[in-house]
Amino acid sequence: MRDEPIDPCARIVVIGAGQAGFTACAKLRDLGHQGPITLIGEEAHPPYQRPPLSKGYLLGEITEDRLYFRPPSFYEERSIDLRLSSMASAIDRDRKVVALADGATVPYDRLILTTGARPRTLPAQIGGDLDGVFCVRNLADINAMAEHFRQDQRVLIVGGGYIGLEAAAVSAKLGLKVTVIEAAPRILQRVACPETAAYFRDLHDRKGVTLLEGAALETLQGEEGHVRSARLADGSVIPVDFVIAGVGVVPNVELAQAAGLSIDNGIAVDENCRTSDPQIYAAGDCASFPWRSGRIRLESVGNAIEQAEAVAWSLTGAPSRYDAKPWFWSDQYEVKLQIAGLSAGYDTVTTRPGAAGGVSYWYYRGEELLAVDAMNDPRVYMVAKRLIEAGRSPSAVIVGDPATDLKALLQ
Ligand SMILES: NC(=O)c1ccc[n+]([C@@H]2O[C@H](COP(=O)([O-])OP(=O)(O)OC[C@H]3O[C@@H](n4cnc5c(N)ncnc54)[C@H](O)[C@@H]3O)[C@@H](O)[C@H]2O)c1
Repeated sequence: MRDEPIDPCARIVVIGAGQAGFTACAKLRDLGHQGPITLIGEEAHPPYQRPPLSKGYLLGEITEDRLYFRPPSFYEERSIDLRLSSMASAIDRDRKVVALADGATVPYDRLILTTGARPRTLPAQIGGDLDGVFCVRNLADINAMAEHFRQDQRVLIVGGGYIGLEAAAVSAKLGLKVTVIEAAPRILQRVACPETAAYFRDLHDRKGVTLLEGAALETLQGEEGHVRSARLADGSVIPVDFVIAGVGVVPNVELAQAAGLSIDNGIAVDENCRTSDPQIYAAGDCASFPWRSGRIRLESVGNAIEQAEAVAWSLTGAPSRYDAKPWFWSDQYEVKLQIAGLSAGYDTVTTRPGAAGGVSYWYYRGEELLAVDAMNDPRVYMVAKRLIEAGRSPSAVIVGDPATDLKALLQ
């Protein structure tokens, strides 16, 4: 299915200046769109990469300006009207106008929603609003917690997903005393198999992190408004200097919802990334799209880039069907985890030992290869990604045999 190309002079407004918003604007110009493009972002910084925030930036290895996708001059050169510190407060679909919180309005011919997601917070009733309780999402979050990253400070990390584990790795590397609590029976339960969880449990254990699974946080207790300890459901009390919550994210759908667009675990879009209003598109963490027989919302850089590019192609009239090819990564200590595909619905996992200490776990549903987690094994990741994208499923026996030349399976 193809969209009709829009008038090359049409006014395009993009709400949300994260990875997806930036990519959509840059790609539209690359594809020759000549009309005005306005990018509205609530933060004061030009659009920047988030993955290094909880790694290189927190470690002090990269400065803020190195996080920017492009320097501020890029937007001027490309005639992208970048409105920073600017909040969209409403969408008037009849008049095709976006209202900003400062009272200004921005008219559009096509609107792109790249509003992203926000961290779930710990409830105030259990002390989530105490000073010294942080989350990991934007530059301000990291800047606020940076002063606590000193040798021997005691950090409690709530949540054993990738955010929590990456924060634990940086904290341990900087010499903090780290405890991770995960409410579910094991870490990474939502996103990975027990084998991958065991791999990272061992890794963190060797680095001196205390990892408590099946550990429910009852309350955070403070003194003079600053968090001092955490009480768990089993009655144990952990003294802390600060807390990082990595307990998932929620999509920012409120603007779309108030404008009457369809919402279904995110802003619902079709295979061309159009919302229920054909003049409005959505991409990235905020958007749920058709996937197999249902619908899915992906929280990843890869999805943000590829979906935003699909929107730009759609708007300029090129083939535009968004065909998601999920991929993810996580860096913890000296381990690079690369993930191809989506493991949801798997029933078996096959282990493939790799060279130089690498290993990969292959997820199958019946005979169908769904996903692969590759630790320090980039070659296996590349082959697995191509196999999955091509819809090919070599047998578990073949991939589990370290003597199998995986590349030959691509022919
Ligand atoms: N490298 C990557 O690909 C990468 C890195 C970071 C984040 N992300 C993505 O960003 C999003 C947010 O990451 P995340 O790790 O916050 O989310 P997540 O949902 O993947 O993990 C949150 C974890 O917190 C646990 N949890 C929830 N409430 C808790 C509580 N009260 N006490 C203890 N544990 C609790 C959950 O059981 C879950 O394991 C995810 O989609 C994640 O996959 C990806």
